[in-house]
Amino acid sequence: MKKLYFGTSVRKAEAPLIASGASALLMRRAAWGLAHHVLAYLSETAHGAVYGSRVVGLIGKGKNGADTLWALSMLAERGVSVEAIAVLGNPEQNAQDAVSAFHRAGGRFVTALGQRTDVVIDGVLGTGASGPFSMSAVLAQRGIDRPRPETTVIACDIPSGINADTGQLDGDTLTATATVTFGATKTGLLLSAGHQHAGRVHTVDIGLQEHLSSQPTVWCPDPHDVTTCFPPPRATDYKYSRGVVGIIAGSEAYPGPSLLCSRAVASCGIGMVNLIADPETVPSLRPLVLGDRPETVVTAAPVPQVTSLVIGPGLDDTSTSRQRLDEGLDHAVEHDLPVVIDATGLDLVDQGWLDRLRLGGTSSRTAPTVLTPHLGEMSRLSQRFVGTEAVPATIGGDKDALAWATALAQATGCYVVLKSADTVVATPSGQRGLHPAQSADLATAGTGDTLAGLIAVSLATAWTRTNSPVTEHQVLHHVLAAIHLHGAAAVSARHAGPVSASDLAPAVRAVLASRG
Ligand SMILES: NC(=O)C1=CN([C@@H]2O[C@H](COP(=O)(O)OP(=O)(O)OC[C@H]3O[C@@H](n4cnc5c(N)ncnc54)[C@H](O)[C@@H]3O)[C@@H](O)[C@H]2O)[C@@H](O)CC1
Ligand SMILES: Nc1ncnc2c1ncn2[C@@H]1O[C@H](COP(=O)(O)OP(=O)(O)O)[C@@H](O)[C@H]1O
Repeated sequence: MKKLYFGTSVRKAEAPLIASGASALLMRRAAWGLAHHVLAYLSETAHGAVYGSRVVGLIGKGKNGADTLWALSMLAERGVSVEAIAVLGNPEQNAQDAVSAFHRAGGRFVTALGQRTDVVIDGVLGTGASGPFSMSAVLAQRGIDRPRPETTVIACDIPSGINADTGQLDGDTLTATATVTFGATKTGLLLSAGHQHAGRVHTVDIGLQEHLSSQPTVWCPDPHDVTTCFPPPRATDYKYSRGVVGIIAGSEAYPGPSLLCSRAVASCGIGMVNLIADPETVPSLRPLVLGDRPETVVTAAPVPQVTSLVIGPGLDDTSTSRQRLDEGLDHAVEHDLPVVIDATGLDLVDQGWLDRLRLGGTSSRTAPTVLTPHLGEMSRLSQRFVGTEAVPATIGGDKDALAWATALAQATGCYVVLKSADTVVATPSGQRGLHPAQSADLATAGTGDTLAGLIAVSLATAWTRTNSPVTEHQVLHHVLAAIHLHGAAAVSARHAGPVSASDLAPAVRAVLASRG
């Protein structure tokens, strides 16, 4: 997993260095990192001709603008023709050293972008941005055209106006081809509008590591985590040592999720899939799932070897569904097993259950309970268990997703996976993870049922393979790996055309096959 830091954490880490007079050094390192990446993009975009290419910086009134001016000076030394446009404030007043260096290097301030610009550097606002910001309005006020769509835009540290903690943007900004960020990768570059506008993110080390170590981290999965958390079988494995996932999903009203969830679990190479569906009360599930996967073990109650459970996809609001949920949760609590609660299960679970399910709750539970709400379910859960107002359930809404998930995780003592285009995870003690959107193809019915199954498999693997107690951080790791696998499966399935939830299970196999 990669470590991400909030923008405010990076600023806190810089503070003692600035106080000790190292500000100029940090700025030079940042500027050199920016110049280095601009040169690399110029070699690609300006037909390999760095000498004589043209780079224009949009300069704001803070250190972000100063970084950009220093970077332009360094580019000028490499034969790049550099110009700057003061779009906010007066850099002569706020960044005299940088302006002098820029002039010495042959740079000049101009008032228009000009006809041929190879790269535009967005140095208007960095981590100091707060409140509303409109790049269109700021440019229009000075009669400056927006860069043409084909122009390479490189953001200095973060696209202007983006909140470096939350990724939120109150207004509009330029969409960068790439962002060169300093000191650490900021959460705001991988969340919400920040993720949509940052382009490719390059992180430049400016010597903050030691100072960052005391700051809170947000973890982000990468492909290697899938390899670790979804390992191939060991030579000595047998079916029960690989894990058994119990599934309580589907109903007479919505039978499909039992199949989607079973397929997802089976596609990971688990030891056994146990669909818990009494033929007396939910007669259609058994033939549906066995017709598709005859190896599924369908029973009225969980088999004793169950290692983790997924409860909720496709349940309806009948007493049968409630009873199935109660029996499944009872089993999870009694045997201290990981349980993933999804979809209707989230609406059926009540405070009494949470008291038993929370880590260290009335049942002295040690195994994780993972709640996997989408935004609408999250809004309802927050009203019931955190006491917040109803929140508009829109993707890209103005809610701080990490803070929202953290509040619910702390109130419930459960792990929370808040699903939208980006997915964020919070643990009961406040550890956090985020997975930036990989593929909008997941925005289709039934993909959440698949994800719930993948998380249950990942937790079953942690439970069967780890001899010592599984830590909260390991649970976070396994949950994030499952989310990454889900996104990678959507990307893989896309190669064959538009994706439906049924396409994900074969794609999960393809992704795992490609990882060896
Ligand atoms: N602190 C340091 O030593 C270092 C800082 N670095 C650079 O410094 C940047 C942060 O610099 P600053 O703290 O000066 O902040 P910014 O350069 O982001 O700008 C802050 C200025 O913009 C104004 N402003 C904020 N939000 C606005 C809005 N919505 N509309 C209009 N004006 C707005 C503020 O009033 C302030 O004057 C980083 O992003 C990075 O580029 C790097 O050089 C690394 C070292
Ligand atoms: N635009 C998007 N980009 C990437 N992932 C998305 C997008 N929209 C939805 N998703 C993902 O698709 C899944 C949808 O889950 P959910 O809403 O529970 O679906 P369902 O209940 O129909 O199974 C989640 O994992 C979510 O993160």
